[in-house]
Amino acid sequence: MAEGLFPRERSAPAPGAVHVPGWLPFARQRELVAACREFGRGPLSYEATVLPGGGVMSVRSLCLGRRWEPYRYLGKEESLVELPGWLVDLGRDALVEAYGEHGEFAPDTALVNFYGDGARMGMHQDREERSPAPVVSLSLGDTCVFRLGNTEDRGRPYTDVELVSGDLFVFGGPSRFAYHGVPKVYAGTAAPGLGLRGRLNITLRETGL
Ligand SMILES: O=C(O)CCC(=O)C(=O)O
Ligand SMILES: [Fe+2]
Repeated sequence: MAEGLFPRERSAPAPGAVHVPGWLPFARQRELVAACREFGRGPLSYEATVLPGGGVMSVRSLCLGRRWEPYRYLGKEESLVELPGWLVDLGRDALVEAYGEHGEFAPDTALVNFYGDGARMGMHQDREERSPAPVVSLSLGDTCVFRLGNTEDRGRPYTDVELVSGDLFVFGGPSRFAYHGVPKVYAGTAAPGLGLRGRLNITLRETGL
């Protein structure tokens, strides 16, 4: 298929996983980029997470609402910034788009990841949450390869999906605890008018804690 000639189709790469290309209009993407920039001006900042083994993640992240550190959520009282209501609403709209209903989705945390030059994310499960609610993922900026794996281990079978700015990806149901990661970001692919160099990803989650 000639890339870019045909519209990218909505797909369900695994049971419970839905990819909606171009879900966010460009103006909304710009607003989200601006909001993510504001989130990082304090009291939060985008920081590389240090893993218990001493490794440092190449992605820089911040948490709105409940804060996550490897591998647990901190208490409610340690949240530095409230998860904005408009982001909760956007998460619900995302689930209505993906599944036809939001099922009373009540996210209490958003992890915002910034992928600068060379950043990527290894295969992992999002498993510190105690709620079975789906994870809603929004992508902004550079295109990446998102790898959706199986629930057993980091290896095959997996499906690679290109996530472009404005794409929605939801993983719930049987895919909720699937391993996933971002092996590649295509530097410099963000639209010039977006106001972002690099890639931002927002995941909304319900911790159930
Ligand atoms: O950047 C992405 O698309 C995925 C991020 C992710 O898996 C996470 O934050 O747990
Ligand atoms: Fe994840």
